[in-house]
Amino acid sequence: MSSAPRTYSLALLPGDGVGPEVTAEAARVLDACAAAFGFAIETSEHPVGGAGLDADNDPLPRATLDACLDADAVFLGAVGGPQWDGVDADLRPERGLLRLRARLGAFANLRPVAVSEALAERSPLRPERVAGTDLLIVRELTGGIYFGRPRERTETEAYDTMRYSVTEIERIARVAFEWAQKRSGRLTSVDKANVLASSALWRDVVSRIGADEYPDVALEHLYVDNAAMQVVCDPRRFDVVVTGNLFGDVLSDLAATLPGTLGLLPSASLGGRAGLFEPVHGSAPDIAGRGLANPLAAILSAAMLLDAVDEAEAATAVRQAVESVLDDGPLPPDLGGDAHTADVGAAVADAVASPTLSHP
Ligand SMILES: NC(=O)C1=CN([C@@H]2O[C@H](COP(=O)(O)OP(=O)(O)OC[C@H]3O[C@@H](n4cnc5c(N)ncnc54)[C@H](O)[C@@H]3O)[C@@H](O)[C@H]2O)C=CC1
Ligand SMILES: CC(C)CC(=O)C(=O)O
Ligand SMILES: [Mg+2]
Repeated sequence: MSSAPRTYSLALLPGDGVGPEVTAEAARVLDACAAAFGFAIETSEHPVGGAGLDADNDPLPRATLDACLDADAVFLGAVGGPQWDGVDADLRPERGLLRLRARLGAFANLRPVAVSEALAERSPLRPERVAGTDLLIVRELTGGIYFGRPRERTETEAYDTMRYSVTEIERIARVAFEWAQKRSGRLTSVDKANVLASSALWRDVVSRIGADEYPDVALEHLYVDNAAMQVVCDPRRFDVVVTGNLFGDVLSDLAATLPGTLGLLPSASLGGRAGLFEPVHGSAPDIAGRGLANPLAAILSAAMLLDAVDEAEAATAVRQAVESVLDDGPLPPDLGGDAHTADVGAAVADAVASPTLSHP
C-alpha cells in the first residue's frame, strides 16, 4: 500500500516587473524538487502590489491575504514600478507588501550573503577582501520606521516615526542569538544609538538578552554608518548581523556589492505560521519583460522555503544545482553571461533532477 506524499500548499505571488519572470523559475525548480524528492506542492497564484491594484484596487487584495494565511508557505517575486508612483501613499504596491509581512507575523527577515572565490572575481570590490564572505543579516521586518505612527505628509512638511518596543527587540534578538550559536558564536548588532532613542533602547535590550540568555555568544555593537563602511571594506569580520527594519534594508542592498549583484541574494521572513520567501531585490523596471533578470536570488529563496518546510535534502540539492550553474553556466547578464532568465532557471531545474547529484 503506498502512502500519500507529503503535500505543501504554496501561495505564489509573482507581483510586478521582473517578479513574474523570476517567480516562474523558482516555481519550476520547486516542481523539479517535488518530482525528485517525492513530495507534492499545491500552488495557487494571486495578485499583489501593482498587480493587486490593477485587479482589485488594493495592493493586498483580501483573497490574496486569505490564501497566504491558509498556505504552508508564501513565495513573492517583487512589487512596485513607476506606473503606480502616483497612487495614494497607503495604496502604493510596497505598502501591500508591508501589510502582508505584518499580517503573516513575519518579523524575522533572514538575508544570507555568501561569496565564493569564483564570485569574488566578479565583485566590484577587491576579490581578496570579499572571497569567503559568509554573513547572515537578521533584519527586524514588521516594526520600526516603515510601520511607525504617526506618519504624515502635508504641503509643508512630512514625518515618519521610528518606534520599537522592548518585546519587538527581544524577539528579534533571540532569533539572531540562536543563529549566532548555530554558526560562529559571534553577533554584531547594528544601530544608531548615539542619536536615536529607538536605537538606544535597541542596544540596551540586545545587551541584556545576550548577557542573561546567551552568555556564550560574543556580542559587539556597531553604529550603522561604521557598519556600512566595514561591510564593504572588511566583510569577513561579520558572521550574524542583527538590525532594525530600515538599516537592514539598506545594509542588505549594500552587501549585494560583495557578490556584485542583487540577483543572487535570497531571503526568508519567519515568525508566523507560514514563512514568506522572496528575493532581496525589487521589481527592476529597468530590465523587466526582457528575460534579463537573474532568477538565482528567487531560486535560492525557494531553497530557504524548502528548509522551512523540512525538505532539507531538496534545499541542499537546489543550492548544489545553483553552484553548478554558477560554475558552468548558463549565466545571466548581471553575471557576465547572455542567458535568458528562463534558460538559467531551466538549467537549475535540470541539475536538481540530474542523477549525478547526490540525492535518491
Ligand atoms: N521586495 C520588493 O518587492 C521590493 C520592491 N522594490 C520596488 O521595486 C521598484 C524598483 O526599485 P529599485 O530601487 O530600482 O530596486 P531594484 O532592486 O528593483 O533594482 C536595483 C538594480 O538592481 C538590478 N536588479 C534587481 N534585481 C535584479 C535581478 N534579479 N537580476 C539582475 N539585476 C537585478 C536592477 O536592474 C536595478 O539596476 C520600486 O518600485 C521599489 O519600491 C524595491 C525593493 C524591494
Ligand atoms: C517594502 C519593500 C519595498 C522594502 C524593501 O526594499 C525590502 O524589503 O527590501
Ligand atoms: Mg530593499
